[in-house]
Amino acid sequence: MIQVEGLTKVYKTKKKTITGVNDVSLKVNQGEIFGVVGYSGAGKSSLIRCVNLLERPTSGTVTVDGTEMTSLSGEALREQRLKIGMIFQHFYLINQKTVFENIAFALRAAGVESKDMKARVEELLQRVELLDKRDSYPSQLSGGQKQRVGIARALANNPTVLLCDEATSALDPTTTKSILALLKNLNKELGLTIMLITHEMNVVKDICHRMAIMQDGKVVEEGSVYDLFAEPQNVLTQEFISNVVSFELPEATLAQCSGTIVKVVFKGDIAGEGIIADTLQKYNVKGNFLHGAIEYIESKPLGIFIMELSGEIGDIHEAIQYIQARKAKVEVIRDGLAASH
Ligand SMILES: Nc1ncnc2c1ncn2[C@@H]1O[C@H](COP(=O)(O)OP(=O)(O)OP(=O)(O)O)[C@@H](O)[C@H]1O
Repeated sequence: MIQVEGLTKVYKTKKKTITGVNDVSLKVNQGEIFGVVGYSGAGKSSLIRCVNLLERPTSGTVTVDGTEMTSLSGEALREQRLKIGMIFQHFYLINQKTVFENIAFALRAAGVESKDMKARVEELLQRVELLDKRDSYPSQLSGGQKQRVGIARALANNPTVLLCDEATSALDPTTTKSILALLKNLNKELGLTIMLITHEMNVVKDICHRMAIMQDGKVVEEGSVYDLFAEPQNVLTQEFISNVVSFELPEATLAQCSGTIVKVVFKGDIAGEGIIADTLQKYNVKGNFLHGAIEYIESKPLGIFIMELSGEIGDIHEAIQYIQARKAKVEVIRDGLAASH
């Protein structure tokens, strides 16, 4: 579990003072995958580096698994930090050492004895499915394979928490998927708590349980990934989500529609129900699907549809109310241009 309270990180350079993180409080629960999203300069790296005190916060506290990291220094901090694994966008492997030696290096630092080394390295390589590359050098590996070595190394000391600093940003979409699947697996099998930072909403959508959106050093919105995808409140959250789930209608399509245009969001189990067909028939309203999809977030369906509703205006309003009463969200994007057809 990671608890951040009132964390501020100020950088002072000769020319100016920059507040990288500005009074952030958040909690990552035990066994959760938590994503922090934001544009470049939002303060994501500063925040995650403050969690294991790679950067010392200017003020505020960080507590990991009950230990207040910010109260530690020297040997006590070093020891506590070993319980927190970290992986990076650019992997940071030692190029002169083989895969085996890169991992053995981390194990040695964690106090593993020579006699146990081979078995332990091989166990870690097995976990990241890279046993066949044990004698290769980093230059002989693909980006995804390098990140697998990074993950094996991060797991060397059996951490309870894994921090991921843009871990898939240098990888192509297919390799990204396979690394995300590996992280999800480690979360499930080892109960590993994972905090990741990314500028890619797809990463969050694929594996995170909860997320926070950062802007100018602050958290502007936080919640379950499902709820934020269903009903984002903050403009920035809406913008990030529209990069992944976008239902913008072409002007030409809009120009051809004279009915009431609505966006309907169905959450959870009701997403699959035939509510729309049922409603349209009941109120004698004609419905025309213009755009939409059912997304699955954490295996839960989230249906988002853009529709044109035509008919008597009173019937349309009643149909909308009927759909809303069944726990779907209906937003009128544009009122009908004519009362009826
Ligand atoms: N060591 C540093 N010295 C001075 N300013 C810094 C330092 N590190 C970060 N900053 C500044 O703090 C702010 C937040 O940067 P940070 O790297 O945490 O953001 P980010 O969201 O991770 O962005 P990116 O994805 O580009 O790394 C930025 O204005 C940045 O210039």
